[in-house]
Amino acid sequence: MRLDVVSIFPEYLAALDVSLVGKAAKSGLLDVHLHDLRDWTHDRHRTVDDTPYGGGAGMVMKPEPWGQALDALAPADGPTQPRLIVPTPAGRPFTQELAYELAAEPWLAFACGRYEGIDARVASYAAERMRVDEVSIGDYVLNGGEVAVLVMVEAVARLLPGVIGNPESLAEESHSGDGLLEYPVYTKPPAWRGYDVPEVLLSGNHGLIAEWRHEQSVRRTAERRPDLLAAWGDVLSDQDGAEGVR
Ligand SMILES: CN1CCN(Cc2ccc(Cn3ccc4ccc(-c5n[nH]c(N)c5C#N)cc43)cc2)CC1
Repeated sequence: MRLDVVSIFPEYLAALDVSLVGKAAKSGLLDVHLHDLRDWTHDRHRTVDDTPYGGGAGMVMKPEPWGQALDALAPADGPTQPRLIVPTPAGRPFTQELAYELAAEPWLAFACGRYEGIDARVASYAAERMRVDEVSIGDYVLNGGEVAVLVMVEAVARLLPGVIGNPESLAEESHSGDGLLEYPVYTKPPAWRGYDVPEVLLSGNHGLIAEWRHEQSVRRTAERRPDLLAAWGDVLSDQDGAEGVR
């Protein structure tokens, strides 16, 4: 998978050279290209922003540098086009489902906005020749898109075959597979500062362990994400009458 990231702070994305994503890049599973948007400015001050039409606080990112950056990265007459991801507070939610979808793409490009956002015409221009997704990583406000790109790239890269050591663990994670939060995990020592590992996990009885883990997942989901459990409750009530969640 090729990844292009355009930002006025490309150094912010240096974290992509570290850990799992860094290994994926070094092993050739990811081909990461970072770009400084200011390389596509032509004035002495390398200007990328201007005041918003219609008034309002803050500044808006000018369309010209973005248009030239997109044309340089993915020429209109090129053989293929990337899928363009634009982080924004006004975007569709970034979910595990979308992460899986993006992991199947051969080429992703990320446009990291700053200030109050990118001139809306840039997404329209890009959509003339590539798929554009305006995406939000959560209901809180950041100062720019770089953090969101780090989140999304990590979530996507770990789904690529060969990137994580144990692909089986992907099936048991929160937000994938059964839609429940994952169960608590433990390792040695069996007793630590007055806290013991639950006996069942030391029993070697895999049936009981699986049952305990499922119960823990349901309990955690009910406590922390009842919204997820509502979907599960619907499934259970359909299958088991009005019993709801066991
Ligand atoms: C007049 N209007 C003008 C807009 N503001 C709203 C607003 C717009 C942008 C910014 C800063 N910013 C710039 C680019 C950019 C990309 C992503 C994100 C982002 N934040 N939170 C997420 N989950 C994000 C993601 N993913 C923030 C970004 C701050 C506040 C309201 C008043």
